[in-house]
Amino acid sequence: MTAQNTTDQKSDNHHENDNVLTSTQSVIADALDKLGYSSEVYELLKEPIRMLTVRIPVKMDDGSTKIFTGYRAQHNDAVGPTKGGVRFHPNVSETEVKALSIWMSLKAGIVDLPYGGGKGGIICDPRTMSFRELERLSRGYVRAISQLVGPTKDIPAPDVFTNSQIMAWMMDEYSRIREFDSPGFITGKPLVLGGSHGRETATAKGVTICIREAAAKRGIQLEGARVVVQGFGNAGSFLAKFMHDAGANVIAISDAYGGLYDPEGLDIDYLLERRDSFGTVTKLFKDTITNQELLELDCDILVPAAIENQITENNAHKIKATIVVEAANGPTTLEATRILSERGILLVPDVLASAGGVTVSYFEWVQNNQGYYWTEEEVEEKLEKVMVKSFDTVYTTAMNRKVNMRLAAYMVGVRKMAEASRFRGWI
Ligand SMILES: NC(=O)C1=CN([C@@H]2O[C@H](COP(=O)(O)OP(=O)(O)OC[C@H]3O[C@@H](n4cnc5c(N)ncnc54)[C@H](O)[C@@H]3O)[C@@H](O)[C@H]2O)C=CC1
Ligand SMILES: O=C(O)CCC(=O)C(=O)O
Repeated sequence: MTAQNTTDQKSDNHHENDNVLTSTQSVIADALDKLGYSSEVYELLKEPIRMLTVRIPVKMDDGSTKIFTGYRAQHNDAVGPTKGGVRFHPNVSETEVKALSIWMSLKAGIVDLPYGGGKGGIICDPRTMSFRELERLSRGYVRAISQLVGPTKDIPAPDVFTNSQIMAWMMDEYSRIREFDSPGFITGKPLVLGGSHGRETATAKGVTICIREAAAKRGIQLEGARVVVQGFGNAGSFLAKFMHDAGANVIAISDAYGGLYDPEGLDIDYLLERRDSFGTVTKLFKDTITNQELLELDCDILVPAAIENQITENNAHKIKATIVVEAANGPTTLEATRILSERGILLVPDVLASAGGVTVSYFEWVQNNQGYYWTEEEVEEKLEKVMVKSFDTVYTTAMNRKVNMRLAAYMVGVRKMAEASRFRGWI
């Protein structure tokens, strides 16, 4: 790739990331307006209250030292400590992390957790790094942000290209710095280190519940429904499995390198066995389709479960699904949301559909705080109740206020932090 191409690609990414922040800000403004809040509330909530940029030196296996850039955004802590995942990805940017932290606040509001939103990220490509380099990077990040985070301040968790092993290293580093064992510093840990049953599958479980509820509203039977899933990592792969187990026909899945399509249905168990820890599986096959082709396939239910800005004004007219359920954060732009809505496609937004992950992260933190652990059945039962109630609240708001589900979800999600900020006398 030429230097010019690299620059173009970077500026495209920045442009898209600007979009995720500005479009989120515009929906927040609409939601606050509909709820009758003043412009001061918007001024407070449009950006994170705290944003930390860190430079992390890491000794690489070849003896060189590489300096990585990382971020931690804390959107609003009026309700309680901030909470949200850490992303390791080449396209991470300050703007993206800010938008992701705002979405975390909205999720916490929708599922009614005692948190505000936070999010972190490091610009890196973990797929090209060794196990030991990743450990050094994870520990370096915690050292760099340790003053700002902690079990009662800001609680990280997994996101794109981070997992329970990375959470374990981060927790260990934090325990060393603070000189006490603090499992509640981070969630998404391995079970033996205070993780919760059901956290690994929680995001997909939450999405599954939203699909079930949305399908019922549209009179779609899950048995035999044609499902397309973009992304085969934590969110996408378990979702494909749960849909398959529910009798749906998962006709296509994808990862960063392409998609697999079979109108008769894919062998999801086989694909689950073969995917790597970064959710890559399509490299094993010759006959693949592109991610763009996958999104436009004829299907009943489409689940973007990878990254931002996948359904845009360029392809929204070509989406053939009846229901789109966003497992990923920010996969549909604002203009595309409008187009899908006008076309009568039911879109269940990210801040509702993907909130199962942070819900079980909250359960993990509660279990760490009380030192008493729940069974998988207990966790699933609690998650089911939270997701069904949240879906119903957002859907009813959308119907009563005659708005699309994204705006309805923002109206539900923003209220708690606005009220908490008001009671504290901040606005
Ligand atoms: N892990 C969690 O608990 C939660 C994740 N999410 C969101 O779900 C989405 C996926 O996250 P995870 O499954 O955790 O990540 P992951 O790292 O486990 O998997 C990411 C998947 O996306 C694919 N991917 C990456 N870049 C892509 C591209 N340019 N085009 C197509 N596919 C691409 C990867 O190949 C992989 O299959 C993200 O938007 C994340 O923020 C949301 C809530 C919670
Ligand atoms: O589990 C958590 O605390 C955060 C999950 C997350 O980052 C997300 O919902 O985007």
